[in-house]
Amino acid sequence: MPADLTQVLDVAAMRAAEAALIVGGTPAQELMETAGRALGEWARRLGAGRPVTVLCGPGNNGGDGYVAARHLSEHGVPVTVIAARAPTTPEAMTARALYAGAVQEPEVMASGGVLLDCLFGSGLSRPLPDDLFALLTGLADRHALRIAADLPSGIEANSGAVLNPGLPMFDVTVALGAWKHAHYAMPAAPLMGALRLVDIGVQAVPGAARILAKPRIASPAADAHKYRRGLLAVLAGAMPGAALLSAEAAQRAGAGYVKLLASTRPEGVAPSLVCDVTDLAALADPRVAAILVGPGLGRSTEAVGRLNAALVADRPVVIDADALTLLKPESPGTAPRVLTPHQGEMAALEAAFGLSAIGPRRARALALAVAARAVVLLKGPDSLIASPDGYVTIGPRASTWLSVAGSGDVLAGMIASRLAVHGDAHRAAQEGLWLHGEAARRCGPAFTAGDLAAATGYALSAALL
Ligand SMILES: NC(=O)C1=CN([C@@H]2O[C@H](COP(=O)(O)OP(=O)(O)OC[C@H]3O[C@@H](n4cnc5c(N)ncnc54)[C@H](O)[C@@H]3O)[C@@H](O)[C@H]2O)[C@@H](O)CC1
Ligand SMILES: Nc1ncnc2c1ncn2[C@@H]1O[C@H](COP(=O)(O)OP(=O)(O)O)[C@@H](O)[C@H]1O
Ligand SMILES: [K+]
Repeated sequence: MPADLTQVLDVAAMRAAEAALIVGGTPAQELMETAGRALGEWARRLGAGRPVTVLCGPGNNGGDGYVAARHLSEHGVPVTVIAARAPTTPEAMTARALYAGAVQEPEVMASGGVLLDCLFGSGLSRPLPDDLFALLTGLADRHALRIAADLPSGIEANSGAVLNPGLPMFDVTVALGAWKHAHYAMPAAPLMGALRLVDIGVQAVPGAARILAKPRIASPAADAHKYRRGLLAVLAGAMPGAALLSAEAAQRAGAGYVKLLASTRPEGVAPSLVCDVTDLAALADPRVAAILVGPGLGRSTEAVGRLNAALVADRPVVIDADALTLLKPESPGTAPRVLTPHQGEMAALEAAFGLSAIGPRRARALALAVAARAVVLLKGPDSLIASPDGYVTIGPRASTWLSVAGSGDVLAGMIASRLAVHGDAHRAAQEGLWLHGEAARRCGPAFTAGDLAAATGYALSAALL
């Protein structure tokens, strides 16, 4: 069976997957051999002839380092191996014994081209002791290129916690076998540099989280008309600018018809955007395929009424921004829902739904998804999507320029547009998150939310079948 390179595993699942490979006939030593050789090859290629210092710890991460060192030596690359601690696992001991070159004591301060950090990987359970922290940071300062084996040492694999403040930044992190949550979670993710993944044959783990893949979006069918492509109702509220931004993005994300619902026509409505001043009465139109409520809604009693009207209409709905602070367990409606909270809105929702707010973000998002019977897109630098049936999708690192006012309104518009096209909440959240990241990439630095909305069509074109 081909390996699964899209899953994101926690340490227990990784160990179980490795155990399954061993039971299936691949000895642990062979797994280490595959991982270590690939690691050595990355160091050789990225080093481009420069010498490599391999810093080895006591566990299997250190074992990978000895294998990498052997591979490098065999290819004529000058290698210095430093054993920070003696190997303790059988495989690491064997790997060290097979390395024919000298192994230096930890006080040796090598310097030069490439540092390969094989001190600790997924087995790190507590902060680095002072001597190892000083060794790692000292070596990092003395090397031009830093590569982490599996994870930078000092990172907790499941949570992405940085266990030692002041860890060095890495240029490349070579994940071994499968992605771990720390590769994508804050605060660890920005320390990793570019991410690469080595295949050691790890098979798909049922129920594992997955990295967001590029969606495959179809052009309108030959017999398409605007209603068949999806009518999206965007509810305007106290501050209509936000809803206008959402509507602009929605118009470019695939829906055939985007209507702004308001009691009076706000200023600044583009000629291409229909503004229905019958307002909430327009929700009775059976052709409304999806609803977006929240951007610029306000938090007044009237806002609660508008949210409830949107929910009573019982169409697939995106609930964003202010509406998230008004949603309650007893709120009406049974249609598919997408909630798009940032950290603050998440806390408000957890309080409203009586949830504990403890644990990693993916667990918190899953708990809310189940309690609110909704797909939850938890936003931030490490956005992720959880659905009530237990699926988690991890967003890849996105442009930090997305941290601009109105960016969330654009995302909500993109998701709502996709929801109007096909009605599948999890898929719409995935497509919207991908389009948001791709539009940002195309916008480059220092864009406005308006630029982002305007780039939606270009992002969509990249995902067309
Ligand atoms: N198990 C397998 O089949 C494979 C494992 N691989 C490698 O194995 C790594 C995981 O190996 P391990 O589970 O041995 O874990 P690590 O090599 O990350 O280190 C764990 C060891 O360090 C000790 N330790 C943990 N925190 C410490 C601290 N703060 N200070 C001092 N000692 C500390 C532990 O007691 C244990 O002895 C992966 O990251 C990957 O690099 C790869 O070779 C692929 C195959
Ligand atoms: N540092 C960052 N890196 C990547 N994406 C970010 C970062 N900060 C925020 N974002 C993204 O930008 C959007 C901000 O949305 P939100 O917080 O609702 O802002 P607003 O209310 O101003 O629209 C979210 O999609 C979030 O994931
Ligand atoms: K490491």
